[in-house]
Formats: sequence, structure tokens, C-alpha cells
Amino acid sequence: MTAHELRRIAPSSQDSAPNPRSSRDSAEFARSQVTVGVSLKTYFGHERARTWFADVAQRAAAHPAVAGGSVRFFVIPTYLQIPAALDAFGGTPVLVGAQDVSEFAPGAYTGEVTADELAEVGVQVAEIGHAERRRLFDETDTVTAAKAAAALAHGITPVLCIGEAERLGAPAAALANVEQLATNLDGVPVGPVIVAYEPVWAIGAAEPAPDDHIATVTRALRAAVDADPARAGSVVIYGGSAGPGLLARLGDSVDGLFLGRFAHDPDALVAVWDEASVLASSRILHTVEPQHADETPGEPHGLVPPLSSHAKTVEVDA
Ligand SMILES: O=C[C@H](O)COP(=O)(O)O
Repeated sequence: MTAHELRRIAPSSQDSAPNPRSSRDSAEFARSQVTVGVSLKTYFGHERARTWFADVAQRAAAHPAVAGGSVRFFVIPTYLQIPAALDAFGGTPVLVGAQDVSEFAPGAYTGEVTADELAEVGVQVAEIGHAERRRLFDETDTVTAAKAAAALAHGITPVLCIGEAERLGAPAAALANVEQLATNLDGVPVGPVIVAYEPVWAIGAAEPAPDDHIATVTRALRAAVDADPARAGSVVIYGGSAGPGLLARLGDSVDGLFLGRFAHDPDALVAVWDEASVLASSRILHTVEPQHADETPGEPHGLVPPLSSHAKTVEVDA
């Protein structure tokens, strides 16, 4: 093993310190909650980000579902904007995240930002493996797994981004994504993750992926995480040109949305929260029933092995 590999963080499950919020929540509550996240990527400069934080924090505090917790909302700004975001969202349930996290422990890793430091300042989620990082910065599945391990070891919930690079039919995309998820969680200690299904071809586009495509893939991913006890409390959200109207159409086939450009307008963001609130209310009514009881028989749920098993046996609709 190289020195590089030796410094990579790969804690055992005993070392993991799950996010206090996530460990407190039951798996059922995590599933009844609807999750809405925003990544600001590098679109905003510092002052524009501060203005957006102040506006959105005020709206979050006044929004019954966000303030009350039935809609879990997270914001992921640039590293430099994190302290301002933590200040602005202090006193609200809004989670602040980072767009990346180092796979390494503190030390001689110039330019990196460690999970230790992110946790120290109050970061609660970390985006890992976004398509732009995989494409532009050569991040591999091995690296993303190491980053997810580092995050969970410090009580930070990974927002693990996966998605097929080229357009595929929905069943093939579902299989490819379940397999990618298993690879990205290989060796990662016990803990909940926010799986962000983002088909690469739908990112930065005019429209999201077709509704039935999204539903087929997210249902297969949700069945895969549900089958793995190590991932209790995990959720599956969709990103890629998502905006108002999508969640209302997708309904319970997703656990939420991951927004980019279409959250820059705070009015649009509030419209998505409103849709998330309606979905969360319908889920709360169903919490005593088996999970996903509202899915029609025959819809993709299939025989899904734990994520650590071979993913190719997942059944999906043709
Ligand atoms: O991180 C967010 C996703 O990449 C989606 O971005 P987008 O909605 O601007 O396509």
C-alpha cells in the first residue's frame, strides 16, 4: 500500500459517528420527510450569495413545512460562502453543506478541505461525486467512496451524486445506476446517505429527464437502499434541470429534488417547497403502511439485493 493510500480515510463502522439529526430520526421519519437541496455551484459571487441566503433564510423561517421539518432543506454554497450561509441560516432547520470533501485526514494535502474542519464549523451535508467533478476533475468511484467514508466518519451526510452519462432506456439506466451506487458505497461505513440521481445528460439542460424515466430509476435506487440495512434512513432525490412543477408530477416516486439554476429565483424555490410540503403531508398519512404502499403493483420494486451484493439482479420494468 502506498503512503497516499495509507492516508486515505477508511474508518470501520465502529468509527463512524452518524449525523446526530439522522440518528435521532427514525427511518420512517426520514422517509416521510421530503428533501429539497440546492447547490449554488460557483454561479454566485460572495455578495450575491449573502443576499440570496438572507432572502431564503427569511422565507424558510416563515414556511411551515421547512420550519416544521416535514420538508428538509439543504443549501450547498462554495467553500468560501459556507460561514456566511451558517450565519444566515442559524436558528432555522436549514442544513448547510459543502460541494466536496477531502478523502484525506488533516495533514499535508494542499488545497483540500477536510471533513474534520467542515464538521467543526457546522457543515452537515457534503456533496460527493457530482458529474462535473467526475468529468472535469477525474473523480473515480473509488475516490467518491473514500469521500463518503470520510464524511460519515465525521457525522456529515453524503449527498452522493450518481447518474448515467449517456441517454439510455429507463430499465438500462436503472440497472446502471444501482450498480454505480453499489460501487460508490463499497466499503463505506454504516450511515444514511442522500442519493442524488442526476442523469448527466439532464444537467444544465432546458428540461429535466422525462418523468417516467426518473421514476423508473429512482424507484430502483430506493429499493436498493431499502434492501441494505447499512443505509437505513437514506433517501433518493432527483437533480438535473429540476424546478417548479416536477415534484408534483413525480409524486412519491422520489424523496425530493436537488436543484441548481432553477433555485436562483427564491420564488421558484418556495414553489418547490410548497410541492414538497404537499408530498410530505401525503406521506405522513401513509407512515403506518408498508413503505411505498401507494406504488401500483408491478411497478419497479423487484428483487433487489443489498448494495454490497451484485447489482445486476435488480428487476425493473421493461
Ligand atoms: O447540482 C445540481 C445539479 O447539477 C442540477 O443543476 P441544474 O438544475 O442547473 O441542471
